[in-house]
Amino acid sequence: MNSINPSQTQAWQRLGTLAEKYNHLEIKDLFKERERFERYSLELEDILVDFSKNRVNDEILHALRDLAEETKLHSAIEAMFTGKHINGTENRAVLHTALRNPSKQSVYLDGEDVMPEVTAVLAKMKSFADQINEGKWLGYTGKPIKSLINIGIGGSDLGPVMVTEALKPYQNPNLDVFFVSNVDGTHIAETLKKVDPETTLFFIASKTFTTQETMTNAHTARNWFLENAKDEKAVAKHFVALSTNAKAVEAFGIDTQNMFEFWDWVGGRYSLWSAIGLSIACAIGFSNFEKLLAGAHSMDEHFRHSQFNRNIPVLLALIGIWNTNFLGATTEAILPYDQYLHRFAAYFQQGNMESNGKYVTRNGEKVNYTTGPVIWGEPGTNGQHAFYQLIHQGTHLIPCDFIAPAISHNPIGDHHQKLLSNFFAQTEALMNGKSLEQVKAEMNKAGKSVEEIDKIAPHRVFEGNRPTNSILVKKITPYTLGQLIAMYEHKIFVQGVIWNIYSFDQWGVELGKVLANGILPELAGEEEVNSHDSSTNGLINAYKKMRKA
Ligand SMILES: O=P(O)(O)OC[C@H]1O[C@H](O)[C@@H](O)[C@@H](O)[C@@H]1O
Repeated sequence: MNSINPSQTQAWQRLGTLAEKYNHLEIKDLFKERERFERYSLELEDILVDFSKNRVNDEILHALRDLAEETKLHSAIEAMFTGKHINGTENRAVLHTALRNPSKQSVYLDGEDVMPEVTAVLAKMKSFADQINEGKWLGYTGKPIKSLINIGIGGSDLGPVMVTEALKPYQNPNLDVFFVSNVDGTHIAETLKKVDPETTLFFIASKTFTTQETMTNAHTARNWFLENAKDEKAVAKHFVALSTNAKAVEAFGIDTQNMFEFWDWVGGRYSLWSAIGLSIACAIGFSNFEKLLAGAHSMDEHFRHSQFNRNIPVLLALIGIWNTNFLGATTEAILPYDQYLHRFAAYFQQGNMESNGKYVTRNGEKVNYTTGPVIWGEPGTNGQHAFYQLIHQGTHLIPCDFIAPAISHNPIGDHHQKLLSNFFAQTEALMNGKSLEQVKAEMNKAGKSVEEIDKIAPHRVFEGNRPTNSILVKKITPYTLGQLIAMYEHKIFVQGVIWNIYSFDQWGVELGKVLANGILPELAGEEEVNSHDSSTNGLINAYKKMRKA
């Protein structure tokens, strides 16, 4: 991919000028144009994305699209879909889109079609998931599997957790699904209390099969299992590996027959579509997993072929860049009004922050503009009673994505209408705010004294003009969830292209891994440690004293 400094483009200069010119732009005033909602919202099948409540007008959107052109977004999209090595620091292609390519049309990587391998692993996953679901895969005492435990971390955990939680209504009721990620022994200990070794299947999910946390948990699980089964041969019926590293899988003692492979061109945080998704496929059944893939594919097609002014991920990315680089936002909230999506923000915290949390350009220089925002969020309405105060009246500008399904999986009484009334009310309130005059009039009507009005009214004023996107989905199904995930993936990709950074490596995570491995041996024994700064030495030595008690 080319290295183009976005801040040197004409469009960037123009956007800077527009930011000054429209310094006082009020979103609510933009709605004087009656067609704004129609013009500033897009639909793809059962998903409606309304981006009209942003501080943007046609001139700004035009300049943002020019920025995409000047930074060669078109050719970057094609480079990704056609297997070019766009992950420059690891010299790898980025082809998660090939994992969800139902037409099986060839996708070439260095002259070789990857689709036959993709199709073969999918067939193996199907056969395995079917056996689990039909109760035909039997444990070492001949009983069908009842509990699935995925052991993985980061991209080998967050995707499977998020999707199985989001698609709980589709889950096989005869199966319990657990996820163990933390190296804290509590995580695996508490999980193992809930399961029976005779009916438990472990997925050891790790792209590299070397990650400390996952390997430690996997060994503990294996020991626990063997204490009960007392037969090494039984391991084959209870442990499968999801990995790119066949040698390490074999060394761990998992038969490569029980290994589900993926490839270095699948980034960890983009891997739920690959063999890493086997726990999902088992939990919700393979045909639902296929629908998830099909939904993602529909978004891939939309993204690859739609013009930028009708392209959902491109527009979300461009508006994000406007908010970040021209309005000064440093964070974005993802707020799903759906309890099943309670891990959605956490999932895209990794997706976004590990991808675009970079300050070095593709040229190896330090950027002179802001890159990836801090991503966070919780489901509505819980968030409303926790942190929305700051979104409404704090000093930070926090652009928010509100996501809600029109149809609930649990239509009990008027719960869903109440939930959605909050969803609609929040974006309206964030836009409109409440002026001092309005507050005073209200208080006056309520019979408050002039004194009280003067004292309290300023605290009840909302500036408003807070930007939001609303994403309304007919229903959260495997298909629409696939679309939503791919939509955010491509938004992240577009922003990485424009920010001129490498979105598919994660060197920042590597440092911590190395440092922890260095300290581990020093924690053994009673000897005082002196090899670090006085704070680190002091902490380690205090820990050694404390643990004696
Ligand atoms: O699947 P693995 O190899 O165990 O890696 C797990 C995680 O490790 C690191 O934190 C990063 O590299 C993540 O991107 C990755 O998802």
